[in-house]
Amino acid sequence: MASVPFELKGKSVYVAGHRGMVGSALLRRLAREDVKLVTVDRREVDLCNQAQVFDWFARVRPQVVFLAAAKVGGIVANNTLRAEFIYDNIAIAANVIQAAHANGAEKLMFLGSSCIYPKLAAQPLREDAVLTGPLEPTNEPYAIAKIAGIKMAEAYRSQYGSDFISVMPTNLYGPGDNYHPELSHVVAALIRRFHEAKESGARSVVVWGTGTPRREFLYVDDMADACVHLMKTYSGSDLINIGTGEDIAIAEFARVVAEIVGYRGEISYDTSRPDGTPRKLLDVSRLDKLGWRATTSLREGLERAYEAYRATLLVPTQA
Ligand SMILES: NC(=O)C1=CN([C@@H]2O[C@H](COP(=O)(O)OP(=O)(O)OC[C@H]3O[C@@H](n4cnc5c(N)ncnc54)[C@H](OP(=O)(O)O)[C@@H]3O)[C@@H](O)[C@H]2O)C=CC1
Ligand SMILES: C[C@H]1O[C@H](OP(=O)(O)OP(=O)(O)OC[C@H]2O[C@@H](n3cnc4c(=O)[nH]c(N)nc43)[C@H](O)[C@@H]2O)[C@@H](O)[C@@H](O)C1=O
Repeated sequence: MASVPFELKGKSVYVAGHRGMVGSALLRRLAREDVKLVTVDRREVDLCNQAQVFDWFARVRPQVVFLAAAKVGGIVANNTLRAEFIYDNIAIAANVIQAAHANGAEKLMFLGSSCIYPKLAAQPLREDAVLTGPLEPTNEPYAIAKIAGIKMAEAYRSQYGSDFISVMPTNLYGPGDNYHPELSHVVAALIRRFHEAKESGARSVVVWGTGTPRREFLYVDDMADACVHLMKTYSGSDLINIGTGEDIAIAEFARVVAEIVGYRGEISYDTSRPDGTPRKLLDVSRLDKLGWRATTSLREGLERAYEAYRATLLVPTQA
């Protein structure tokens, strides 16, 4: 089992999910490290396909793995594509973790989610709250798959001495987000909806649920920086939460997004849409003790995210 500090320098580093929001932020962050970056296109290796994953790992044998590939989406995606969320996420975690072990990877980081904590766990959410109560029903399949990944990393550490660690990110946002009107997370959904309302002159915008749930939001480049920091400085079976330690009610958040986008109309609430977990604020004291803190304020991050969204509108769509 490797120890800390863990040296990344000169190593081959595989980012699984490199085209996604977190994966692409990891590539930006790792470009500042002296490493050999390794990625593979999903058309060549489908991470749900055990044979393809095992074959690719046996050929490439990456020394370090950031497991940032997953089936990901907002509350409605999680609640409706329930079979895909559990199957894909269990398969990806099982295939990549076993292949990394079988091919001698020195270190692996598994990305879980704050959704793994019980729906009504005490706030802020401490890492030891995992498996202490029932999960939020809208994302139970995703959370169960993520808990399976965490338990695999833990089991490989205890049985084989593998240096596999698990981190639990809060709700993330930033460049590379998914702006699908139904399937996205709240940040991307509201940026798009307020922008379209501003452009069309619409007088009212609908926000889902009651507006009372509280969420914590972390800018994705801060997330990537935290992952690299923890890869170098942390080794252990305990989970590590990654967040800002601050949260905001969805109604207030919607007003901040509207202001940044420049939408001045009304905001209404569709209470037929799910609220999900009432509150999901992470206890970040372990992360803090390990020497990392978020540096991008919510307003600054949202401004950058809005800029990134507008840039996507300039890219011609393929016929
Ligand atoms: N976004 C968030 O708010 C949060 C995310 N997380 C976790 O962070 C990680 C990254 O999420 P995020 O970047 O937001 O998600 P994205 O959807 O932006 O990216 C996911 C990536 O995984 C890849 N992928 C999915 N399925 C497969 C597959 N079968 N084979 C190969 N590649 C696959 C996708 O490939 P392609 O682009 O080719 O489809 C994509 O590159 C995930 O583990 C997620 O659970 C945790 C908490 C919050
Ligand atoms: C990160 C985490 O994210 C997911 O959980 P979630 O925190 O519930 O994510 P969300 O971003 O979709 O919603 C946050 C809140 O915002 C409200 N809300 C308002 N208006 C819109 C809206 O327009 N879209 C969405 N999606 N939500 C809206 C919505 O009702 C909810 O109260 C997991 O499934 C899982 O994927 C996961 O890991």
